Amino acid sequence: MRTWQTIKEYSDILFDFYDGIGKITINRPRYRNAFTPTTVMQLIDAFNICRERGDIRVVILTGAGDKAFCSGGDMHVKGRGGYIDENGVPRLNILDVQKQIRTIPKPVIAMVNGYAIGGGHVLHVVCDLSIASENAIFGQTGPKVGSFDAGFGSSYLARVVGQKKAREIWFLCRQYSAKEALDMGLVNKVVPLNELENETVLWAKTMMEHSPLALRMIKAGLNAELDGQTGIQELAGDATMLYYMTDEAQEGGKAFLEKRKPEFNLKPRCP
Ligand SMILES: CC(C)(COP(=O)(O)OP(=O)(O)OC[C@H]1O[C@@H](n2cnc3c(N)ncnc32)[C@H](O)[C@@H]1OP(=O)(O)O)[C@@H](O)C(=O)NCCC(=O)NCCSC(=O)c1cc(O)c2ccccc2c1O
Repeated sequence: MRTWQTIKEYSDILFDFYDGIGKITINRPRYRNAFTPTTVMQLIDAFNICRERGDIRVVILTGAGDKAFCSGGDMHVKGRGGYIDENGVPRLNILDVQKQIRTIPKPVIAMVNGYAIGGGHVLHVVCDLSIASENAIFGQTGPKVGSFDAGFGSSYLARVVGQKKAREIWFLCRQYSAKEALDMGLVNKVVPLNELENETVLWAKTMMEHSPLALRMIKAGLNAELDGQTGIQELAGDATMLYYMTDEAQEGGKAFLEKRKPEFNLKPRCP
């Protein structure tokens, strides 16, 4: 049994730390962990903290209770133009969380402890890895309830399960068991519910034994292949970060400040 320490308190999510892992839990079990714009604002804040904190090496995203990971947008606040926030503004700000999950330079594991439905299903899809409990159920509902996610929720899903299966998932709005999800490559592993956190932490710990920079570059490279200019920007930004760590890059800035010609003929130079 591990003791999680609270990083920050919110109304709609829990945010905890244990041994290099940041755990973000959507905490609205009464509504199968559906998210409102407020929930999403809090998720954005927590993911920002995960990005900034060097002692957080892996992020786990999950839902409270034993029934749902997340059931998507809260239908009670669905209005014209989006989900209505406390000031009456319609928002689809979960799209920002999807981008955060893809661009945070650390592995994000979806710990799927029940229903992953609608926008909640998309959340697990965009995570780097998904570990599911045996009671987990997966599916999209959009065309049944007046919604759709034609972004990562469709295109990246198709990269994961293939075009035919992605179209089946969206067009028919069926629900799939954890076993079916495993068989179609939608999740990485299925375990009994009471083993879910142990297994997820084990995967996190295994990754934490490996080079963080190597994992960061792999994630950026895998994203870049799919994300067009935005993905290339992420990968290129990482390349710049590494370049700034070299004597060659340091010499450029130093020479400018010292008002002299830079000496770029430095060793070693790889073929
Ligand atoms: C998730 C379920 C399959 C669970 O079924 P179950 O039988 O276990 O439980 P109940 O149906 O009885 O639910 C218990 C309780 O929770 C309430 N609830 C469940 N889900 C939601 C929800 N999403 N919003 C609000 N409330 C919810 C339910 O009403 C019950 O309350 P009672 O008062 O009756 O006790 C099943 O609940 C289910 O199918 N839920 C709906 C799933 C759904 O359609 N979600 C929305 C999809 S659209 C979406 O998520 C979405 C959001 C975005 O922000 C987008 C942004 C940009 C593009 C696309 C977006 C998008 O598609």
